[in-house]
Amino acid sequence: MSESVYRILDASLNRVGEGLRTLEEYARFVLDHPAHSATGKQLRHDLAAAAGRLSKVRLLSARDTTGDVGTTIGLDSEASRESITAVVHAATGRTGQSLRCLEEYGKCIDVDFAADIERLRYVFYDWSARLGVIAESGQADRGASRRNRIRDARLYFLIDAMSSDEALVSHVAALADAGVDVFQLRDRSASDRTLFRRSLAGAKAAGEAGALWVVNDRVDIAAASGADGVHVGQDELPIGAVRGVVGPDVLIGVSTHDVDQATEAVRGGADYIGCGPVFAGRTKSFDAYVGPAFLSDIVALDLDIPAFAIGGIDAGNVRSVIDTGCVRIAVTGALRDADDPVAATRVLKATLLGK
Ligand SMILES: Cc1ncc(COP(=O)(O)OP(=O)(O)O)c(N)n1
Ligand SMILES: Cc1nc(C(=O)O)sc1CCOP(=O)(O)O
Ligand SMILES: [Mg+2]
Repeated sequence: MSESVYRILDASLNRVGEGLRTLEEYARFVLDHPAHSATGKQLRHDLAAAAGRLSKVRLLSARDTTGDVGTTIGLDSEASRESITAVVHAATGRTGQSLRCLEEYGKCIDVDFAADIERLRYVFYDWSARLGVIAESGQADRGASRRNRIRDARLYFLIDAMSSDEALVSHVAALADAGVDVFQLRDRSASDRTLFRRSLAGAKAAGEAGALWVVNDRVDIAAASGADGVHVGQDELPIGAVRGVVGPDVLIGVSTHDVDQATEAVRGGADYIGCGPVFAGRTKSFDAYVGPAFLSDIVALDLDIPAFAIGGIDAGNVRSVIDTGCVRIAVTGALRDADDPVAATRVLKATLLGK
């Protein structure tokens, strides 16, 4: 009996490994989603750890691929896949079934192995359901495109609500044309109604100009106005709660002030981080400044998501930021207070691009 059980376990372990890898590649290369990719990787590691409880020799000696009657039974539905979504569904089904096989037959050999697989199966169900929802909703492209664009971004501008929709729209168009890649609506004094209207108008103007539109703090206004992203600080809603409101394809940015906060933001599923305050500026005052040394630490971490240096950065000190290896900045005063914001944008962008 145990020879046959080892044969089943060997085949199922291989099937689960392949299925997890198929789904992980979807999270990594289709969705560009760091947190979902990390979960896939973790599941593969957990599978290997659970398999380590079984005798490798017995597993391998039970393997008999040429004598396996199942290898010659092929279904027409498996010969081709009509879409990436179909690949995701097939891999999810196969992996879930094989995990159940591992758990049930594993109980005949090692109860701790079976218990490990049961835990893994629950994490898998949650993860694959989330991937399935993204695939089914057709949102993969939107989320992936936004993640690609924030990765390519260099210059991020925190803009206030300005005096009218028209003023905001023409400023966004001019600065996007000059090189701003991402706009963040940040205005503590505007009413909710004004923020909502400006965000609707700003998101449209930014989108038409090929830039991203992010809303500061206000998850509700970001969701209601169709923003590309929302930015939250350490004292605001945690990433999981924000994700629950905005869904899978809206970018979540998180402010970080030390290395622990940065790694925690990546682990929690942030799409980018702000790192500061680097220098003293005119927009917001702080008790302490992290300086370029913090940026060097962030660069050394080689995070999976882009990091934007923020705080008092302007044309006069941007080179000391770039010297750390950090080539993305977020600014307010450098463009808001410039005599010629378009010219200031061009100078900053050219410097970031090494021109
Ligand atoms: C890109 C970026 N980085 C950091 C911040 C600061 O966010 P937070 O700490 O929540 O402070 P407020 O901006 O809300 O005052 C940011 N907004 N954007
Ligand atoms: C809003 C904000 N947050 C920061 C942080 O470090 O978290 S620094 C900052 C101010 C950014 O404006 P300026 O470029 O004018 O200094
Ligand atoms: Mg905030």
